[in-house]
Amino acid sequence: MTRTNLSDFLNVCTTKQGKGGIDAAMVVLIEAMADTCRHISANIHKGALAGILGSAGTENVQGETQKQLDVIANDMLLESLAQTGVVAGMASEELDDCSPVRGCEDRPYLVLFDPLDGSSNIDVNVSIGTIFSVLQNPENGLITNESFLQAGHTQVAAGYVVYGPQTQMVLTFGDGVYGFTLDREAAEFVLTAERMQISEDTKEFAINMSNQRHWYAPVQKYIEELLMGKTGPRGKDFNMRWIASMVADVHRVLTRGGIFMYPKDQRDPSKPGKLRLMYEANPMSFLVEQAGGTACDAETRILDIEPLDLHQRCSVVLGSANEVNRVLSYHQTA
Ligand SMILES: O=P(O)(O)OC[C@H]1O[C@](O)(COP(=O)(O)O)[C@@H](O)[C@@H]1O
Ligand SMILES: [Mg+2]
Ligand SMILES: [Mg+2]
Repeated sequence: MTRTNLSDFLNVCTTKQGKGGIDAAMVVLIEAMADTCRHISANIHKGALAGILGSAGTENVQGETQKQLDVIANDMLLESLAQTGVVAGMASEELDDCSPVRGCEDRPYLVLFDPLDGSSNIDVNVSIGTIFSVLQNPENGLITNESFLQAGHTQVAAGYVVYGPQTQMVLTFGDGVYGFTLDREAAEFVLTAERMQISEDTKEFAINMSNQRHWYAPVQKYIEELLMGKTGPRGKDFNMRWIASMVADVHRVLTRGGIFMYPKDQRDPSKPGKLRLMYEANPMSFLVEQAGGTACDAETRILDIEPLDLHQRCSVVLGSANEVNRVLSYHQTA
């Protein structure tokens, strides 16, 4: 079997015209992202031995307590991407405002990231990840928060790295989804999954059931029907999984199908869901659509949402198309 590493794959992408084609600057960006995530993975792997577990004793802009690893991963990504020579600015879950690379406003790309997704799982040694989204720099002068407020369908690349039993990077440039597994000894990511596909149908769902009493009626109805199994209106039994790291839950959906939901609920009407549009929902939706799945906020396609704020939240329903469309239809007829 011939071995294709990430660099080989990226080189092939530079020869493609149009869909899925990338330029030399994108190669540099993705190589830097992969290399930094490899180092983040090495830190995670050491855990308590590296003294990186536990709280950092600070809060981010969303009022969430930051873990040490949230801060470490964020700093590593900020530093390495600024040094690429191709990134004009970055925005992160862990920063109130964007971080422009001073004096480099004419560089071609902007990157948004969730440096450490699934923070509540760090200290209990359960899969976590890094999510990223790459946008074209509008190149109209200074880099401000507004420069990043582009709808998800304009993304030129998106991906995540899952730090699980294996460390894997999953990537799209708009022409299919590719998965790479980290070979620690060789210090490189190797292509292990080509054109990942999400089945149209599934018997597996992911939702945090502890929020059930807060859900709106269409979500109540949908989940109730799944729980009724073979003897209910769906006529089949469904299984449930909830890892509480979006990266790990979406990785499962990309690998063996399923539906993932974090719907808005009645707790705080000012918060339309828990997950963040720009660095969680958008990149994951790009990947899911590229793998033949569907991603919506229960009313509209996530990639068509016009963002108003860097840290805006949204409902997320994504995965196997027939299930996501059913959830959409229950909202339309409500
Ligand atoms: O603890 P809950 O409410 O089930 O939420 C889990 C969700 O929150 C998140 O952890 C949010 O991500 P962060 O850890 O980056 O804040 C998602 O990854 C996950 O799907
Ligand atoms: Mg997250
Ligand atoms: Mg995070």
